[in-house]
Amino acid sequence: MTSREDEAAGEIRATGFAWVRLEPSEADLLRSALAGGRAFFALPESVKAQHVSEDMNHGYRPMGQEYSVSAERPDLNECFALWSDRSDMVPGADRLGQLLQAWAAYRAVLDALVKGVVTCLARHFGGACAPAFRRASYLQMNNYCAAPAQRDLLQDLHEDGHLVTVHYASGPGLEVRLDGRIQPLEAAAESVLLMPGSVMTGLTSGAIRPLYHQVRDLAVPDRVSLMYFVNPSLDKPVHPWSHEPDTSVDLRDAIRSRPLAFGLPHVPDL
Ligand SMILES: O=C(O)CCC(=O)C(=O)O
Ligand SMILES: [Fe+2]
Repeated sequence: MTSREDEAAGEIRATGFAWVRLEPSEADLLRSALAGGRAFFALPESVKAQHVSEDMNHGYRPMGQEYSVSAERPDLNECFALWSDRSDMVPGADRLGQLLQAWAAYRAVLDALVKGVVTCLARHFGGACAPAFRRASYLQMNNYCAAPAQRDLLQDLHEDGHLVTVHYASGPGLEVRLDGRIQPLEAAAESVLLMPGSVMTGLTSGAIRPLYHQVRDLAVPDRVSLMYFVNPSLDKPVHPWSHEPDTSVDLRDAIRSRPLAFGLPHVPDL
């Protein structure tokens, strides 16, 4: 474990979230991942539509399907998603080589970071080790559009429903709920934000609460965000961390079905 990961785990326990500063080489990989995503979103709608999967879980997802609270208020962004290393699930992947390679390289950075931080947390709470997570986790980039006059939020208040989200945004707008108060979170330079979700709450038997957040429309031009949504793999039971494991609790059904609350399909069994 590096001290960076140890510190982040401690911050999550103390404050409910953590900033992690990227090394310069890691920040370069983040920039390439963002550039690949921006180039994709700049393509004509008819080209982007060639990269929509039948279940809308892989590749491009036009704005309108995904929501944070209710289907009448969709998130005001389009998305691109890559589950695990399964670029083969993205229709037309052979035409997206640069984007997918850049994302694989950035994901390798985040895999190591998440593994370190989650291992520290698991040990603290009495778990033997962190669960495997790559196969049930995905990178998603959001590209926001201008909000209509009646919407002041680009995404309504929600928690992501995963174990942890590694978040980066190109501009301000993210607000979090801390001690019942909504407050903007100023991004630290070249840093990513670690936000626990309700799967973390399940694994820690309630000790770490999900971080609720929303995105305010501050009219930031070309705002994008890139998230790594991390779920424990679903091939083995997922029991809460504890010195005396309670094997009667298996969090997998909750993990699998959580995306339905956002208008999305189940977490795929890859
Ligand atoms: O765009 C952002 O800053 C956050 C996006 C987000 O919370 C999400 O997609 O779940
Ligand atoms: Fe979110």
